[in-house]
Amino acid sequence: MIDVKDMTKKYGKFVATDGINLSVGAGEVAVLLGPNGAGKSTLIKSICGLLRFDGSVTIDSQENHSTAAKQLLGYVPEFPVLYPMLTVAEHLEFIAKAYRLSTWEDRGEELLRRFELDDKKKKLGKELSKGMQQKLSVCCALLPQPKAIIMDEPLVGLDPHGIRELKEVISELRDSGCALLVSTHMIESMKDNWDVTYIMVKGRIERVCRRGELDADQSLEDVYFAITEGNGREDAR
Ligand SMILES: Nc1ncnc2c1ncn2[C@@H]1O[C@H](COP(=O)(O)OP(=O)(O)OP(=O)(O)O)[C@@H](O)[C@H]1O
Repeated sequence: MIDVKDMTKKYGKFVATDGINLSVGAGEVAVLLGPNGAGKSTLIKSICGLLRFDGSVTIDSQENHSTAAKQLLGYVPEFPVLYPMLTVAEHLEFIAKAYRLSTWEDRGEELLRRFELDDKKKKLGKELSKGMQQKLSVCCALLPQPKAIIMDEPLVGLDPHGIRELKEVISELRDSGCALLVSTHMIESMKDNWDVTYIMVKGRIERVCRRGELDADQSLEDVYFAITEGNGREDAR
């Protein structure tokens, strides 16, 4: 569903992503890990069509800059981008109009309820707390029922209810056949919810790890630290 081939993104002479290959299938959760500055957000913004790059990205075989691809893709950015003078309810209405959704009200209501924003419908974007902004950003991304969703650090700033709800939503989306790519530093919080993990270091994918490849007593954290710091109990592969 999400296919990245040989993606290189340079900022001037600095190579931020270097020949990245990555794919996320329908009904799969891919986790993207890596230290600060590894290139995760650059990769994500490139996939979402926000940056120019060398290589190719397709969403369900559609070139990522095409309208068809954009209709299929939901994006939760690292920092919520809201309209300060639109209310919570108006944000959903705006998304519904942009995506030409015909029936969305019940779904919108349900999303707001799940993320405890149903009593904040009249609050303006600029009046929301950081966590509320993050929750609304998630609701906006999910409203069009995208086939592929990319989330950049979606758990940051969420309260425990929001974290639990988002983890459940991720699991439900996977069960419904959605492809999800989730970047996070909170490895523990994704431990029940991943199929494949890409570990990025200095612009390259240093390790692709499928859940079934881990030993019974081995955690994703072990693999992460082995790759990023050369310790933990991961055999050199
Ligand atoms: N607009 C930009 N211009 C120049 N360099 C940039 C720009 N954006 C990012 N970089 C550089 O590219 C590298 C990758 O940054 P990126 O934000 O993709 O990392 P990240 O893995 O998402 O980091 P973090 O975990 O801290 O969010 C860093 O060295 C960063 O300084």
